[in-house]
Amino acid sequence: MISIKDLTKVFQTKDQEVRAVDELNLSIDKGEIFGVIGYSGAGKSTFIRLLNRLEEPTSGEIELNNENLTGLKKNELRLARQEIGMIFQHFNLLWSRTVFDNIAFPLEIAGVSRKKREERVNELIELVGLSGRGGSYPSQLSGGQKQRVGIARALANNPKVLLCDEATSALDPETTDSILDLLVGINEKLGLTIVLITHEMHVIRKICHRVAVMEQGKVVESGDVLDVFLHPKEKVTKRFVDQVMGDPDREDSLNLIQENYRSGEVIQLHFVGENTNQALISDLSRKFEVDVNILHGKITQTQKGAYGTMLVQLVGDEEVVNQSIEYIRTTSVEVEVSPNA
Ligand SMILES: Nc1ncnc2c1ncn2[C@@H]1O[C@H](COP(=O)(O)OP(=O)(O)OP(=O)(O)O)[C@@H](O)[C@H]1O
Repeated sequence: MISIKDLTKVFQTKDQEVRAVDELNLSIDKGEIFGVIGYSGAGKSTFIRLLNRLEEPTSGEIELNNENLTGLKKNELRLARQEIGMIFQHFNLLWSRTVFDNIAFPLEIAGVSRKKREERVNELIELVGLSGRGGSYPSQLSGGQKQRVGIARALANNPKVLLCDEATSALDPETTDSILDLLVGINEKLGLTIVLITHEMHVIRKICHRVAVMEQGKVVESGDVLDVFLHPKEKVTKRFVDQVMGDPDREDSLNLIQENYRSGEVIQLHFVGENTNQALISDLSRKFEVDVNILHGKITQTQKGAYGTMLVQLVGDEEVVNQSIEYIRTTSVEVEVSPNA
């Protein structure tokens, strides 16, 4: 649906040239929630602003539904932009307009009649959970409510794609979750493609189907969210996965375990899907003469299912313990013997 080829943006400042986005290639499917994560300065904001040409690319191409956005002239671009809604970290609402009039604004620009506008705005107010607040001004709303107005406004012209520029970064964790739930609901209900940028792996974990990791203007790693959680390749990706999966108690637990559980073998299991792990553990004790002691574990939910790690002690005859480890290697659960803290 969105195909990005060799997209490059070079900023020329007085004393240097900054390649904010550097020959970036990506393809984003219809109906998916695609996350781009990176640290400050990685080029995320520039990238997302290039997608609707708020920023002009230096070179490269962006195709939306086989239409080359980079080749469009100003008047053609105005129409194409109606296919692309955008929400912002600081909401960018018009402070002198009510909720209703903020949402109506893009419809006014598109020349929609007053009656149709009213119908559409009321529908959107309900969709984003702001019934009864149409007459309020932005200053009378909480951050989460302001972002709901932003979302309603972005959806007014029925876009095919919603771009989210750090849309929850200014919100507290609970409000963040409620806005992320709203985005998932909209994605499912309207089949809307969502592209978001963030520096928080929690956001990726909670709602994205696929993720790309950006560093120095380039995509250094990308894939299904679960795969990236399970097999992060790049150092930067591992640091992001640790934001969610990092376990401050793990080192202490592992040291204690290694001191206190000297018999048998301590192993770490990495698994996808909550039941996979339970099934494996009962399978092991049925098939082999080993005791399986669960010592420490962490499980997290992603949009594509659960992912977890668990420290387990296998006690029994050395040969049987080794056989059971070999058995685990034949399953979908990954095993690490004598894991490091
Ligand atoms: N208008 C501009 N002029 C010059 N350099 C710019 C401009 N906009 C961005 N840059 C530079 O491009 C690089 C990428 O910036 P960008 O804002 O896209 O990164 P980011 O990943 O979104 O980071 P942040 O989350 O901090 O905004 C940075 O080095 C930044 O200084």
